[in-house]
Amino acid sequence: MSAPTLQNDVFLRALARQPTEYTPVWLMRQAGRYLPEYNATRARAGSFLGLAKNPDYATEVTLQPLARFPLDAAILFSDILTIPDAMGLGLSFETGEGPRFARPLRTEADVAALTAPDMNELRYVFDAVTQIRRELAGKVPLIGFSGSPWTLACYMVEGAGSSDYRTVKTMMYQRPDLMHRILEINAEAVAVYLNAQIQAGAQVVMIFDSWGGVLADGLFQEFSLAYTRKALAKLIRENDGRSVPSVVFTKGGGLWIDDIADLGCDAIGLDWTVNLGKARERVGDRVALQGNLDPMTLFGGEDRIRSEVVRTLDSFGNHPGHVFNLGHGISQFTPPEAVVTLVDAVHQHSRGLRG
Ligand SMILES: Cc1c2[nH]c(c1CCC(=O)O)Cc1[nH]c(c(CCC(=O)O)c1C)Cc1[nH]c(c(CCC(=O)O)c1C)Cc1[nH]c(c(C)c1CCC(=O)O)C2
Repeated sequence: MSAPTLQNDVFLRALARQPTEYTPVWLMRQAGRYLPEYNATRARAGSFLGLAKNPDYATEVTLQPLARFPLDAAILFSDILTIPDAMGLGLSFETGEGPRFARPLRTEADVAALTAPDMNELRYVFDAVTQIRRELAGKVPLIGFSGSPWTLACYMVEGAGSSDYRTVKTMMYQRPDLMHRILEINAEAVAVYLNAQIQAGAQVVMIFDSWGGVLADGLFQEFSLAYTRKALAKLIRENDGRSVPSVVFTKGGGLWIDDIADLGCDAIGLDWTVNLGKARERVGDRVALQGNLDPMTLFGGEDRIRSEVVRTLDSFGNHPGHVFNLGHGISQFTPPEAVVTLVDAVHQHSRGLRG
């Protein structure tokens, strides 16, 4: 089956650092609890995992934000923790508590027993990608994603979110050999997983290194960056006659953008602590930049949202290679009207900049 023509390729052209008539925009966690229709589908599915593991529901919620807002990309509805779940760690989400693993990796024996996941266990993800592509019918490109090897390891060792990363850092400092083994397996799993998403129809892939920024300089390069590089090196670069760009988002990674730009990715996702203009000067034309409005700006009211969008766009300047996004996921308490304002302001002001 040949895919329908892409009607809006502004996002792909911005990632390729080609000129665009306006700055494309999508939002991390654009499908989620701030949308009443998401909460309604989630209630029908019974739970977050019930939603994510059912391709019909995953397709429905992926498309929900696109029905409301003129976004320039869709992102697969899933979670980064599908990989460790498929490795047998036993993922659950307690209401209001975030993710939890029944069998975290704590001992040498746990780590020795760890193996790459069987991709058949993740078929629901690839089925969702194929179904979303079909229902998008070329409206906008679809982003597939994975956690970074390090960020996945944080959850696999901690067994849940953490405020200080004490358990995972204890293993890293005391038994770096165990940590390297986990990361090696994760890097391979991330590559195979993303390649299967690409083959199922993902047109862009993004790696979320959400907890890279908790590492010390030097250890970030050794325990996070090196394994993201290994995963990226194994990715399929072209599918269906088009190149498949990759985006690496390291929360708190602003001080390492030179290292990240040399990874071999096409774009870097930035949080709101970074000045986009200065970042662009540092990376030159090695990569595009994606970001980086503080998600809490969306609580500032219409005028403030517009002025912060203008400030962000102006800081990047009128150059190719910017994809507008938040600096992290949208808050579940965000009023949807704030997103209407945001998307309109990005499109309107960036068109003006081109003129
Ligand atoms: C660290 C991380 C996770 N998941 C993810 C990351 C990396 C990005 C980041 O740094 O935020 C990635 C993710 N999770 C989800 C998406 C969907 C795609 C999108 O719209 O961007 C993506 C890209 C859905 C989700 N993943 C989750 C939800 C909320 C679940 C619900 O409906 O109850 C959604 C919409 C659950 C989840 N999943 C995770 C946590 C910590 C939680 C609980 C968060 C919370 O309670 O706010 C792990």
